[in-house]
Amino acid sequence: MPEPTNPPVIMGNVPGSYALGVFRDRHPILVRQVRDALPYPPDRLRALDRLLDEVVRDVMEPLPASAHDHDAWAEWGRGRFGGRWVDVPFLWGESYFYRKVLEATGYFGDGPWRGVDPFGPVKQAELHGTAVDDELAGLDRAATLAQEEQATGVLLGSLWGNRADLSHAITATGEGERVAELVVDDSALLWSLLGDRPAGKVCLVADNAGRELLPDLVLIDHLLERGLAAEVVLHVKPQPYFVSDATPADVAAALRRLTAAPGQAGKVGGRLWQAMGTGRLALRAHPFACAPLPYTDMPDDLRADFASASLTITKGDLNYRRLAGDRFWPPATPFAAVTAYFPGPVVALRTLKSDVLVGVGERTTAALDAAGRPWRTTGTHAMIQGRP
Ligand SMILES: O=P(O)(O)OC[C@@]1(O)O[C@H](CO)[C@@H](O)[C@@H]1O
Repeated sequence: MPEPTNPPVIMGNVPGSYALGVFRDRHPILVRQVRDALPYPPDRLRALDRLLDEVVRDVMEPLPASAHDHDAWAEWGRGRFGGRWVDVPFLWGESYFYRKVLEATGYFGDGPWRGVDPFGPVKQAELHGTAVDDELAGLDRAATLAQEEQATGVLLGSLWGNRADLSHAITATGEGERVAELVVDDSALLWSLLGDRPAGKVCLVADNAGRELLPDLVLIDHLLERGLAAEVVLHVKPQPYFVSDATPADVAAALRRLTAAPGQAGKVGGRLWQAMGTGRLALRAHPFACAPLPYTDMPDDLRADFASASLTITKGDLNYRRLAGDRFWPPATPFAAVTAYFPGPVVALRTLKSDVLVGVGERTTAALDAAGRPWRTTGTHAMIQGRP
């Protein structure tokens, strides 16, 4: 398949765009929420106030020279510091924003706030909420279904779990109703990639913790139990990112939540706990997971990991942006062409929360546009999109 010509990168400064709204509206709210979420001391509060001032004045400052990753960001951000936040690529600016939040809260510092997740309170509230009780109880009902329906159920559970994204929720106007008909449905391809060959390694590149990670774990259990995967590598973020992105601590918390639950949920939790102990389920938190770069730039060790998998499943909107490239692709551009660089079969499970879209025919986009309600950035629509 010929390589498509790269269209423009999505920048933060396009008037009226989704990206501009994230910089102008979401980021200041988020800094205020972080400031109020934990009892920070004066020096951390001052640092958070400086960050708020920086994003409101819209002048991007570099990391302090003492930051452990100062040099990497200085290189990635060459020519950008001192300029406006909105004038950088959307993906780059958002990544840097989350890095600056961690700097302000002292996450990497030498003081007592080292390693304290600034988004911990919202993640914990969600994980221990009653909505999760209901969703876990649903697993008992699902266990009575026929095998094929169970498979569809675990896949759709993981897919729609992506709506549980606490960064999107900050500026979303209510949880729009989900549209059951998928914009793209390559689920048959996904099952055939898993079932038509001896079980191998599956990489699942996770997105959000809590209400998304729990159904991801249920999917992983399904793959291991049904012999569709011999082993699973669960990729998470090495540090807090995009509010609710899953870290190793969040995986541990989700497994504890599962094992403490009654019925099927508890059984799933017990099996996965054991799988972690034997290495059939491995955790990986590669630094590249929080880099402001698309997957085309992935380092060799990560490439080798994906290359040795019989399937990589990526979760969520941000992973989709990094997989396809955060660009204004004409929606009909084939998914297989833009992901040809990826070192193995890949399937993306995503609810649509940003402008990146490929592999969707003109008729479909025209019909969705004609329906007269926003669909590309609201999280109401979803897709399962892959290539062998
Ligand atoms: O990766 P996720 O959790 O599905 O979505 C991340 C997200 O909330 O962040 C970006 C905007 O800030 C969008 O890509 C998307 O809405």
